[in-house]
Amino acid sequence: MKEIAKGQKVIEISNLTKSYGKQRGVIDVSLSVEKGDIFGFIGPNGAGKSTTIRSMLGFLKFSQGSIRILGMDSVKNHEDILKEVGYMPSEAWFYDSMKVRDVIKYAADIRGLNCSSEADKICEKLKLDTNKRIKQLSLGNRKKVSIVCAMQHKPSLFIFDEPTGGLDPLIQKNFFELIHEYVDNGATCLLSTHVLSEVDKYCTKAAIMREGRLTMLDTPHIDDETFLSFYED
Ligand SMILES: Nc1ncnc2c1ncn2[C@@H]1O[C@H](COP(=O)(O)OP(=O)(O)OP(=O)(O)O)[C@@H](O)[C@H]1O
Repeated sequence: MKEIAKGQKVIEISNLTKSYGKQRGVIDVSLSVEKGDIFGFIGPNGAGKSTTIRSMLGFLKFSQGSIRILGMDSVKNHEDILKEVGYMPSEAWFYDSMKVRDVIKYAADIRGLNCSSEADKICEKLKLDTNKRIKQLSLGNRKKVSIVCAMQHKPSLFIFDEPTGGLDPLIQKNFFELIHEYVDNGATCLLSTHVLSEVDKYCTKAAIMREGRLTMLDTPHIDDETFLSFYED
């Protein structure tokens, strides 16, 4: 795990603007996330959350601004950043005919790591049957495979894009227990979600995106009415 002192910035986005041709992506977004934060990232469909996340990881070219992740430049140090990050996209794609345990091992092999004992621990906690083939899995169980792939190498920074859709309530609880365990051991977590209770219960800070622009919330502990008002036009 990359050494970063508590309270130091793990994510620093300055004036990020990204367009898709004439289509708005995000506009002048600035954001900082400190070590130890569980940061809730909320906002309506199409607001720009995934665009921000993909820009952070160097998967998208952006027109203006700069991003530093764990002190590294998101464009120049794209590959070094990926080594330190556990990213779970909102939709993951796996070879249907592969067994779950082979997918998980393959994800560790790509990193040149043996993560088998950590992977076993996570699979047990999430109740994931690793003998099944991907094509035999329900939506929720596929999500679990993505979670294991994002967690097993014990990254310094977790970035989860809507991780809990399809997970049953017990598995959701177990997922957040795992996050807390990693954060207690020095990790940081950015969580894009549409679920208010997750933000209220688990996040230490939160920001909302609307129409490509980001605003920090004073507190992640908000009531239903306030939360829903963020989604109204
Ligand atoms: N590949 C693309 N080409 C063109 N426009 C895109 C592309 N990807 C995203 N956009 C546009 O960028 C804007 C932000 O989309 P983004 O996917 O970042 O939103 P989001 O907040 O993650 O939404 P959701 O909650 O639905 O996942 C939207 O207007 C979307 O239509």
